[in-house]
Amino acid sequence: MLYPLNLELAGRSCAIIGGGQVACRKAKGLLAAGAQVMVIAPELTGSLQELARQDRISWRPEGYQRGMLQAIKPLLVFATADDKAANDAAIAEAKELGALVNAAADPEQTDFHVPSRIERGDLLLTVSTGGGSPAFSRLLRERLEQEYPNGFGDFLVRLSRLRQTVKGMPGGSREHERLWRQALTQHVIDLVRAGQLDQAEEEIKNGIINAGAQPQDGTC
Ligand SMILES: C[C@@]1(CC(=O)O)C2=NC(=C\c3[nH]c(c(CCC(=O)O)c3CC(=O)O)Cc3[nH]c(c(CC(=O)O)c3CCC(=O)O)/C=C3\N/C(=C\2)[C@@H](CCC(=O)O)[C@]3(C)CC(=O)O)/[C@H]1CCC(=O)O
Ligand SMILES: NC(=O)c1ccc[n+]([C@@H]2O[C@H](COP(=O)([O-])OP(=O)(O)OC[C@H]3O[C@@H](n4cnc5c(N)ncnc54)[C@H](O)[C@@H]3O)[C@@H](O)[C@H]2O)c1
Repeated sequence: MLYPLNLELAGRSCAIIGGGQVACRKAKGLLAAGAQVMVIAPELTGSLQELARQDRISWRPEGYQRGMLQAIKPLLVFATADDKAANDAAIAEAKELGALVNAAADPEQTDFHVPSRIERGDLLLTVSTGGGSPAFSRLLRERLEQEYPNGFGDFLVRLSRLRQTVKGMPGGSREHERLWRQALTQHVIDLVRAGQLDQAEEEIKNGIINAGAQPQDGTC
């Protein structure tokens, strides 16, 4: 089984070998996460050219050669060239440098898969099929986009604020866990989906009051 994690990439160096469709998709995801992106490829797609022109990505306009990754010190390396020898050589150097490798066309050598994703503010929903069917990941993502509209991001802001209030209430984390489990019902999801954020927040506040904060007794 794959181990899921949501990586903080702001300011971190990432390298992409190849400048085609796959590289473009990966570059856009990395930029959205604030990473510093270096693309090594003799040619770029139109949208990657535009990103390079705007200085949003760095571009080394050559085929990959051993030693090119050393100077970049990447945390992640994406091997997306349509040249297996170039991908293999870049993967070998990346692994020597301790970087994690995504090899879109080579499941044997890949260290991690990129999932389909939906962002609603800080709410991040991801879908992975373990490489079994990326098209199905996309299909599920499209369904989730309908089921979780933008209101969920706005609602999360309210929830985070409420959470700070609850943290200041009597009782420790176990008591707060009990309050949240009682107050956050499936019905809240339906209200948010229907755009009724005020009602959803009210329902949670009532739930917290009804659950009643109790002092922690120190047992585990
Ligand atoms: C989720 C998404 C994220 C992203 O790339 O950002 C992503 N692929 C997406 C779309 C997509 N990719 C492909 C199709 C055509 C239909 C099809 O083949 O199914 C479609 C659908 C479309 O575009 O319509 C072709 C394809 N993809 C891979 C191979 C190689 C192979 O299978 O051997 C081939 C065959 C190439 C060939 O035949 O030449 C491999 C991978 N693609 C992955 C991720 C990883 C596993 C994800 C998972 O576990 O599900 C993995 C293992 C590696 C990786 O890239 O990390 C993004 C959805 C974005 C969205 O939400 O719209
Ligand atoms: N299109 C997809 O969804 C998809 C998904 C997963 C895997 N793949 C596989 O991944 C590879 C890339 O797919 P694509 O659609 O992005 O291809 P593409 O043809 O759009 O792009 C290939 C890129 O590799 C670059 N390249 C060629 N030789 C190079 C070298 N020596 N060093 C660095 N860059 C080099 C080219 O200049 C080009 O920018 C293919 O092998 C494809 O079968 C494709």
